Amino acid sequence: MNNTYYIIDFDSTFTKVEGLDELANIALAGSANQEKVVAQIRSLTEQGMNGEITFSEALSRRIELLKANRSHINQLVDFLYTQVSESFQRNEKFLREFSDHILIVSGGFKEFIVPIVTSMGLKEENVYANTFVFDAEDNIIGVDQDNVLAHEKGKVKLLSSLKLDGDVYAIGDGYTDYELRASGLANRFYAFTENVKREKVTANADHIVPSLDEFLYLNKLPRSQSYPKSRIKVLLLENVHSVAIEAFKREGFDVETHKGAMDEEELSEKIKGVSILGLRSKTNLTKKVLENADKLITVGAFCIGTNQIDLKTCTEKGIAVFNAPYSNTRSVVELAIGEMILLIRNVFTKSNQMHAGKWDKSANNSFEVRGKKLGLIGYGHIGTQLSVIGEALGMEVYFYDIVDKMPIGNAKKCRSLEEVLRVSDVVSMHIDGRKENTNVFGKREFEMMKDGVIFMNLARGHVVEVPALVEAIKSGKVAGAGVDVFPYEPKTNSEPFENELRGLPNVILTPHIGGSTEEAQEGIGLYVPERLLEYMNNGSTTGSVNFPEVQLPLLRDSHRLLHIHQNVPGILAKINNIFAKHHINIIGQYLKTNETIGYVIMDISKGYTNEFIQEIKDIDETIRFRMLY
Ligand SMILES: NC(=O)c1ccc[n+]([C@@H]2O[C@H](COP(=O)([O-])OP(=O)(O)OC[C@H]3O[C@@H](n4cnc5c(N)ncnc54)[C@H](O)[C@@H]3O)[C@@H](O)[C@H]2O)c1
Ligand SMILES: O=C(O)[C@H](O)COP(=O)(O)O
Repeated sequence: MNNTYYIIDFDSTFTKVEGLDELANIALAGSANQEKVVAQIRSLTEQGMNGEITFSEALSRRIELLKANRSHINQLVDFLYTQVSESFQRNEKFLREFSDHILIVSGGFKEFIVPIVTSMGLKEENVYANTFVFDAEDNIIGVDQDNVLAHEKGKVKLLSSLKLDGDVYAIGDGYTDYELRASGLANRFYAFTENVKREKVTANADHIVPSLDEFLYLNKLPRSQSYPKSRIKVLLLENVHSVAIEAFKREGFDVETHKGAMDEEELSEKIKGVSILGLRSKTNLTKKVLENADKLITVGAFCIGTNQIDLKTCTEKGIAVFNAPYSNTRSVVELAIGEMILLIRNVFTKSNQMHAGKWDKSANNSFEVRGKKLGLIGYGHIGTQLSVIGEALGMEVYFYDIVDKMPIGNAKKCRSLEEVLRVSDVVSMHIDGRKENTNVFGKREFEMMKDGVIFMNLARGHVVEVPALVEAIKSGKVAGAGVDVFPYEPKTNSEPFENELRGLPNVILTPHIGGSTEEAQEGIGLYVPERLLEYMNNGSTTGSVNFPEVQLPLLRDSHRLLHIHQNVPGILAKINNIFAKHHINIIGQYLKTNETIGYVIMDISKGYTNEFIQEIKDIDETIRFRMLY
């Protein structure tokens, strides 16, 4: 144990919130002026924290406004248990191990600080904070004025009286924490910004620490993260759901979000230094972008399709890619069903006429879907779901897939595309967007279809030749079309939409919203970060679209080495020879390969040298090496 003392602030550092603000919230709950008073209290807290008014003034004015009693404090304590800062929760082991040298020094109150910090292993005698004064009815009526912490420069006076023998490092979010450094009593001041960031405080800090992990890393102290996540950059594009952003923030990553997609040039710059990238269908992750991806470890497609990602280059560079293979399936299917019914009934045309003031009540060219033949091109997740619901509506389902697929229900498997096209009243595209599928649907395919067919493309824009579709609509071959995807789609909502399909009758155009429902986006926002975090934290590649899949056991009391290498013979032997040479005992070893790469994972006990690690990294065929503990 070193002879350093760690002085830690409580409000907005140990916990995410300010105790007194929350106490006011509890005490004033339901009262008419709750919002106003809580806002006044918050403002006083801020002014005190920023050093704009004296600490003692901020404190006494807040107590006056509070109107709280002992039972409110009990409620506050229950609440604060749930509000311990994430990085403190993660590092309880450090708190317990160093409890003799950790002092909580706070302008807050022992009544709510002690239960929280002692529950995480700290010592009650090491808590220096104010205490309330109560009246006979247990109402808070003031602050113990004999306590130096109730007064101006209280923390400085307190620390000076402690006469600590050793180095002193102060960690906190407020100006009064910085004053410990300014007074010369603390050797270093670490501005803690996990919960709040105050310009006046960070400007004076020796270090800005976005989490306790960062502090522990800088000082080589025991910690839960081998490398602080606050140093790992996450870039999330295309407005991914807030639950995804939260998932990364909760883990302590440095998260940047961007509403729209980025073009190649912009992303080539932005990608530098990014370790985790999240995108949707409009961001092309090209070879050129990947050449600049100096730190990229993993990519999450917050959608189904991954054709926008150069998977080959990702694999060669050891970047694991994940997607959300079924979170928006149902949403696409519901849109397809809805459009199919509207188109076959000619509702869209009729509605447009009505908007133009024309009343045309007739049954001409309006049909039921019941008894009609639904032709599905591509019988994957979406195709099969549509097959089930189509049948439930009384349709006969025919499908064609390049892979042999089991028909669901009474659906009929066709041996060729032509077979489906010749019989179907409604043709719906559900193939994926791989390069080879570019323009698979053109003039020839439309000619094979029945006259007056309904055609839908909710898959990818480039799989259908748009001019051929336009011609088929104009000639009457296609009586109605639903198109959600286009060869070129605007990158943001402010870019205009240009396409030859605009203005054609009985054509429903939608801005690639097949998967854009609240349910789907939330589902994707939960699913994809789980995969990415599992890979980052544990090495598991379950659900990866380009990596060999391995589901690894949780890491317990061992260090995990992740070695990604070119898939050529003899690599495992090379690795094992290095282990033998250094007498390293392997606790667990897992190897999976695909045609490009091998992924070997080794769990070892903690005693090893840097030379051993270097030799593993130096194996010629190594693409990427990571270590987790
Ligand atoms: N409009 C939207 O918002 C939206 C939402 C989700 C998915 N999509 C698109 O829909 C596609 C399909 O989604 P899914 O979840 O069903 O994918 P999936 O991978 O489960 O199914 C695709 C199926 O198409 C088959 N296929 C590929 N090329 C073919 C071809 N040329 N001819 C016949 N069959 C072919 C595959 O073998 C596979 O069975 C996605 O790849 C994506 O591009 C669009
Ligand atoms: O591949 C998909 O899931 C869809 O095309 C949806 O893409 P989006 O997330 O860009 O809407």
